[in-house]
Amino acid sequence: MTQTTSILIKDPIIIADEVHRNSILVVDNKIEEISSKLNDNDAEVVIDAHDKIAMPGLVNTHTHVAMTLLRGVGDDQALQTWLNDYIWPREANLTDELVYAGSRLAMVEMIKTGTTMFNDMYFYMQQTAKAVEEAGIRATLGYGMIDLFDDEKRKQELKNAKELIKSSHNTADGRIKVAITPHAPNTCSAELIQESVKLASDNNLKLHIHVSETQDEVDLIKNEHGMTPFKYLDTLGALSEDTIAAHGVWTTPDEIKLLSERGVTVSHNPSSNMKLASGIAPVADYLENGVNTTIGTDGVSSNNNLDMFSEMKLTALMQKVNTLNPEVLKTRQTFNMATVNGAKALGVNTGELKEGKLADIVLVDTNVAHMVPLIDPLSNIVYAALGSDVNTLICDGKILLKDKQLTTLNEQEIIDEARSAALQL
Ligand SMILES: CSC[C@H]1O[C@@H](n2cnc3c(O)ncnc32)[C@H](O)[C@@H]1O
Ligand SMILES: [Zn+2]
Repeated sequence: MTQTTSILIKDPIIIADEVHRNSILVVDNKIEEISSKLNDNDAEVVIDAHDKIAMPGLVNTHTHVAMTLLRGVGDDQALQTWLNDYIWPREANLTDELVYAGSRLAMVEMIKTGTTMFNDMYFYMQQTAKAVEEAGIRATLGYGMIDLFDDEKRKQELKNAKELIKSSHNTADGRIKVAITPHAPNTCSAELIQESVKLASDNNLKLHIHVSETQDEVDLIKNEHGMTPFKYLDTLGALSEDTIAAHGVWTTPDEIKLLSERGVTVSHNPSSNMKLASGIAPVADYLENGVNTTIGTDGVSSNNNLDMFSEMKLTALMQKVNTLNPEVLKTRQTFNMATVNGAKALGVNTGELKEGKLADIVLVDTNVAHMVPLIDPLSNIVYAALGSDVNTLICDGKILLKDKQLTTLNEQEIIDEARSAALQL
């Protein structure tokens, strides 16, 4: 890893509260200064960024990164068939080695497309933690618990979650946090969810769960418990400022008010919701009601990539066409969903280019046809940019991508290993 302690990013267009041209000084892992008075002598490394846009690193608030190995598996299916017939039978064959290979492939893809932090739930998570530590990015990682209402299974799942806390919480210089991650209200018993809530609160951790993803899930919970999924989770004490609910597609107006009152974050996953034909989440209503709303890619086999630039654009377009109102999801709101709202959800002091924030910074090329002209740089970032326009990425003050070359990872070796791991799976 590059051992630089100070970096001057010279003259980029900066996407902050205002869009302005200035220089950024990074010292250790923080943004020390943003000003026009900085010069080359102020830092050990100087990056000429006059033809770049500097923006905060993107925050992917719901994914399963090792599912990169399942790219292309189970296209054209609804969620439950996709899980039962395509995904779960393959996941039964996962091993430490396979999860490590899939996670490493995801690190390459995320760094090269501008993601500096992600929120994950999956299996063999110590392997994902190892990949994150080596890559240099940030992550909140949870062992994905499913008990299918079985007592013995519940105890084993909680034991695995506790082991992950011990092995990985606050590791990698604080870049890795652990979260408690029961899979969903229709695959986890009430006891498992309640014990998850307690485990999260005892250890001051986030709680990350799939909720209200499909109409089938809502019907099932209503039949079983006589209420909708978020109301049901509220009776279990699972809704708080530390909760990140993935999907929230079929949320009722009453539930939206409840989420706002409880301070819950919703992670919206537009590609996955469209690909699995789950539905359209009421994102415009979430924002209107002050719900902290963020963006995720979900796993690669329901997306089929980890490019947060395309998720941003899809988020905005989907809401505009759904409401037949072009004024919903203003460009700035969509951008905030993919950056500062995600940082807030995960409780990390990043997501904005401001002095004192952690130095998670992405430099995007502007000297490419689809970024010209640059009338409104923020608009180009949300609607025109592609993940492949990311030129440089800094996370925690370290340069992980420089002129599109990874500095911490051997890209070709990782691709080759992932290819053979996918064949085994
Ligand atoms: C318990 S670890 C995570 C578990 O979730 C599966 N999964 C991936 N995407 C989704 C989704 O959109 N809804 C529900 N479950 C999903 C993943 O394959 C793992 O089994
Ligand atoms: Zn998911």
